[in-house]
Amino acid sequence: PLEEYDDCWLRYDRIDEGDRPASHRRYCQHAYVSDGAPELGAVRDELRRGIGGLLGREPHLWHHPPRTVDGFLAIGTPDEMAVVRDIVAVETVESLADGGYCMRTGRWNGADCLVVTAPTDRGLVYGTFHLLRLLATGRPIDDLDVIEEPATADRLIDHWDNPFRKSVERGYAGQSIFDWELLPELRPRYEDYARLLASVGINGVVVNNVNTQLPPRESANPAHDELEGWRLLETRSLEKLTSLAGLFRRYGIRTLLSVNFAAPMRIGELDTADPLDPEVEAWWKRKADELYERVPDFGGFLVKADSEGQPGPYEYDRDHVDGANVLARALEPHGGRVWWRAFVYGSHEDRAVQAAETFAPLDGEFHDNVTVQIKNGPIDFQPREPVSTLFGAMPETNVGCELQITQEYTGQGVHCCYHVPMWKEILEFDVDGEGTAVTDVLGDEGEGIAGVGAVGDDYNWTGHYLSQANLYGFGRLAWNPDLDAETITEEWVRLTFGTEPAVVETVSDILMASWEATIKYTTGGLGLMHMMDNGSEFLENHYDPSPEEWPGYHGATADGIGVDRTSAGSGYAPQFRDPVAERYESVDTCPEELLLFFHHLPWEHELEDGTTVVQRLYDNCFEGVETVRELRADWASLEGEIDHERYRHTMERFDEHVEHAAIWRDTLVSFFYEHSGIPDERGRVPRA
Ligand SMILES: CO[C@H]1[C@H](O)[C@@H](O)[C@H](O)O[C@@H]1C(=O)O
Repeated sequence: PLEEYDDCWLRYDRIDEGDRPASHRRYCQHAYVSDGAPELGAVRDELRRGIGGLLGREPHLWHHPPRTVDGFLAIGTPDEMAVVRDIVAVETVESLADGGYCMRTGRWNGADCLVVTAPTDRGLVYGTFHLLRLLATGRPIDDLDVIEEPATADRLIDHWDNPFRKSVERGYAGQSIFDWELLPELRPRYEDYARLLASVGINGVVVNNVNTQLPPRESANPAHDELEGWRLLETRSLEKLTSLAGLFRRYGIRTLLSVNFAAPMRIGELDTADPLDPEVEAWWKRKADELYERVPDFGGFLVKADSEGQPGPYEYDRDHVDGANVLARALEPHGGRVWWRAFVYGSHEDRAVQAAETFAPLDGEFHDNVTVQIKNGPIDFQPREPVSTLFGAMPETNVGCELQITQEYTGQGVHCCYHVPMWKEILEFDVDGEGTAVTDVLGDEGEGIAGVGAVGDDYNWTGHYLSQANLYGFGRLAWNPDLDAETITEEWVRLTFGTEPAVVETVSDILMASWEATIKYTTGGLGLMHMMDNGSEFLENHYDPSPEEWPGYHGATADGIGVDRTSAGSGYAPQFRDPVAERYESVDTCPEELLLFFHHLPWEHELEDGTTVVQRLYDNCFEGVETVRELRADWASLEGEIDHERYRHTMERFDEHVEHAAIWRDTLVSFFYEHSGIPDERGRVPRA
């Protein structure tokens, strides 16, 4: 049976004639679109779907500029279309970065013409989605003069999907959308997924989990199915990959693979994967040649090596440079890139300091087609973390920022938690105190932002309808980190729930308040983190509270709480450059929201406003749950304003959210009380 699923923000619901600018019909009922490249087929299809839906009549598609109409769209590159060259200067277009595009209105042969042009076909896809976004949000298009370029070269989605197993590590929305048994046969859902990604400027997708084999710890547990991601490099899997890559190509998206560092042994039957062994080098070269023969625009490899049990160069006393560079040399002739993850820990008492201690000394030694992929923070996608010191420590290396779209630590698709404000805080962080933002560090060729994906084959793709906003927001921010969170939020709400002002305002406010609330009831705020359950089922953990499990992360003792990460402690603060390091080093200048990440303080240490540390932790936990109650009430006020299915589904999630947030609050405040022995000034703790 045909699979059914939600349209997310590409709904193109009809807008009544009276509710939209006249310019929409004047410009968009006729469209002259160049053809040839696969991307242009996608452009035509999207115009039919979008304009057909919004205006109630598909555009008349022309192969020549129409001469008997009042207005028309012209979509193509300057070299293909005279009308484009007449309205936009060729140099303007050719100076744009890959993916960039220009939209401009003008007159042509007595008619109104809206040109969408770009130096590459990929840009035409993005320009078309931008135009449809304007139509769908009811914006006028008569005086358009837009030039858009992506701020980062690579904007990737990393799937933690396990091929053949169909499970998704840290996925909370059903099984993987990718059916590797069925491939090369394509499911319609793949195309709609590619449309969603392209509509927010995503230009790369890693289709499989970085855990390409089960870590030894889990493989010992018979309950765990072996992970088979490593098999995707096998020749028999390449036909499947070729088919998927062909589909994504239509939307300007390059396909990448997570690879197993021991592939030369697992697939190649070599008896070593030593990166300095010439046979291993030759094997990777042959494998790359074979891949590019089938997928000429293959993006490259993502590698998790010597991390959480995945194989790597350490086994041969080699370092990350040796490991990454052998793959890089194999991909280089084909224009491929290695995304080498810096998520390596386990040999330092304080996990936070390890990444910089391991990778900073290797700065400048990686080949140009290697990008060191760095998680935003030093721990692991916690609701709030300081930014990783690595962003300021590898000036001679291409770096990428890894963010988590899926809500592993922020409520796993049951809680409403909008990550965009978190990502803004990370991307705007000043790494050297001289105004160099994280985004500035990511600006060159071969650099970019990767988001750990959140989609699954649930009807709504993301488990929680409001979690769709995280995928949308990730793409928009990766494209333009200067966009403010409010603009992205309102855009998404208008596209997803319509332009009714009360709906736009209420849903936007709910999203924008959710992250701070999550920080408060899952951590108490003040920079504490990582107090989640790790004990239960491998893929279900990290949902419930379990602070006792992590003394090294919160440092709770009878006299106080927090971890000394100053130069007197584990030394994370001095990994930053001054004046950033100095700011974190001192209790007086360390930002309150990260105080207990850098300092171990007495429970009765007085904060700036005179409140003690323990009282602030109690207050935050209670405030967090109170906020969630208000968000639920706000959602309830939308009954009848939003279609019943999404209203009901989200309401049920809010019921669960309030309940579970209270469990977090009660567990944490009891934990703080047990350690401090100090009751809440408002009589709420100890709990009756
Ligand atoms: C893919 O493994 C994940 C693991 O599920 C997760 O708990 C943690 O976030 O980090 C790992 C990583 O980022 O590699």
